[in-house]
Amino acid sequence: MTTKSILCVGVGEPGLPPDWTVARAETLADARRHLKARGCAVGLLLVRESDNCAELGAFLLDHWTLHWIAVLPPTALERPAWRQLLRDHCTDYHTWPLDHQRLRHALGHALGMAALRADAAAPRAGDDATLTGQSAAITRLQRQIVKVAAASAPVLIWGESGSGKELAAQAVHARSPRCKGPFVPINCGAIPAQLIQSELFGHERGAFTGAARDKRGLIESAQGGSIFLDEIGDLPLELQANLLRFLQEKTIYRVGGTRSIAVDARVIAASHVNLPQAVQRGAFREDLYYRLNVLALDVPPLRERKEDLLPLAEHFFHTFSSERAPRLKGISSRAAQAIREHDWPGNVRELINRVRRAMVMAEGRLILPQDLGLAAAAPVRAPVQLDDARIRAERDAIDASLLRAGRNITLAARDLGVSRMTLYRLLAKHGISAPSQDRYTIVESE
Ligand SMILES: Nc1ncnc2c1ncn2[C@@H]1O[C@H](COP(=O)(O)OP(=O)(O)OP(=O)(O)O)[C@@H](O)[C@H]1O
Repeated sequence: MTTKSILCVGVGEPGLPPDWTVARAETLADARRHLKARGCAVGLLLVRESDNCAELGAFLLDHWTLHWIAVLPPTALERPAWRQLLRDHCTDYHTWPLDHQRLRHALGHALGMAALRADAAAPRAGDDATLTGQSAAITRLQRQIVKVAAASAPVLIWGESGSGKELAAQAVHARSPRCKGPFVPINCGAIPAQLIQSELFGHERGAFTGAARDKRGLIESAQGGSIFLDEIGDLPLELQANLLRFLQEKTIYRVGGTRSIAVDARVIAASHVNLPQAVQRGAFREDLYYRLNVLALDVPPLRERKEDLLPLAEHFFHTFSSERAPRLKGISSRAAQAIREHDWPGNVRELINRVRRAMVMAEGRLILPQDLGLAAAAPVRAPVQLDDARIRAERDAIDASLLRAGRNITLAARDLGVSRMTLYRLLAKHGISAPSQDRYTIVESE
C-alpha cells in the first residue's frame, strides 16, 4: 500500500486527515532541504497573498515531480499571476475556509496519480529499457546489446555523462537470461570512500564502530541478476583489488568476515572517463580493466546522432504530457530547429530536463525555443514581411492572454486592453475558436 505522506509548505493549519503522515516546512528553504533529503510525492502549499509568486513558481518548477495542491485566500484567485501559478504547477487548489471532505479526496487522488507515475517510472526488466532512436549509431548499439545480453562475461559501457549508459545496462540485463533476477545499480562516484567497501561487500557485526548487525552488500543483493557499477573509474584502488577477486572467483568477503560467500551476479560497469588513460596514470588497475573490458559497448553522444533528437524529444513530450500539460499540443517547428542546432553537452539527460522545463513554462499550445531555454534559432527562412510579423505577434498575444485568463473572455479582453467584441472579432480573424468550448484550438499550425 502507498504510504500517505505529504509535505505541507507554508504557514497555517489545514487540519490534514489523521491517517496522513505530515512533514512541515514553513519556508521554501526548509522545503527544499526536506525534499532533497527525504523526497515526497504529494505537497500541500499554503499560500498567502503576500507571498512572492515568482519565487514560489521557481520552487515549484524545481520540484515539478510532486503533485502539488494549493490552498489560498479566495482574493488571490482574482490575480492573473496566482491563477497562472495554479494552472502551471498544481494538480488542484482549495480556498480558505477549507472543505475538509474535498481536501481529503484531492489528497487521495494526488497520491494515486503519484503512485501511477512512480509505477511507470520504475525500472523493470522488459520494454522500459528501450533505447529510443533511429540513427545508425543507436541501431548498431541496439544490435550489440542483444548479442552482449546473451553472453555471460562482464560488460564495459563507455559514454559521456547522460548519454544513456545506465539505460543500455538495463537493456543488457533485461534481454539476458538473468532478467528475472535483480538489477542493482551503484554509482561508485556517489558513495563516500569510507562507506563504499561495506556498501559493496557488506559487513559482519562488530566489523567497525556502528556495525551493530550483519549487513549484506550490494553485490550480494544482485544474486542471480546483474550489478551495474557506474563511474567505475572512481572506485578506490584497494577496492579495485576486491572487485577483481570477485570477478575471478565469484566470491566475496564481507568487511570483518572470514567466510567467503559465493555470488552469482553479472558485472556491468560504465565509465565516462577514459579508462586506458587512467590505467596509464596508475589510477586504475590494468588487470581489472582487461577483466571488465571483455565486452565493450560505446554509447555515442547525442550531438553525433542528430537524427535521434526529435524522436527523443517527442518521446519525452508524450511521456510527460498527459498529466503535466494537457493543453500542450506539441513542439513548434522553431523549437525543433533550436533542438537540432543545440550541441547537447548534457546529452539525453539535458534533453529530458529541457523538455520538462518547457512543458511547465510554455504559455501557448506549442513549445517554443525560449520554453526550452534555447535561444531562438537564427531565422533561416526568407525575411518575414512586416505584416506577417504583426499578425503573428497579435496571435501570440491573444493566445498567451487566453491562457493567462483561464480562457475567460472578459479577463482576456481586459488583459489585452480591447473590448469583448473586438476580442471575438480577433478570434475569428485568427481562426481561434471561442473559449466557451472546453479547449480552444488554433487552426493554423504555428
Ligand atoms: N535512447 C534513449 N531513449 C530513451 N531514454 C533515454 C535514452 N538514452 C538515455 N535516456 C534517458 O536519459 C536519462 C539519462 O540516461 P542514463 O542515466 O542512462 O545516462 P548515463 O550515461 O548513465 O548518465 P551518467 O553518466 O550521468 O550516469 C535517463 O532518464 C534515461 O532513461
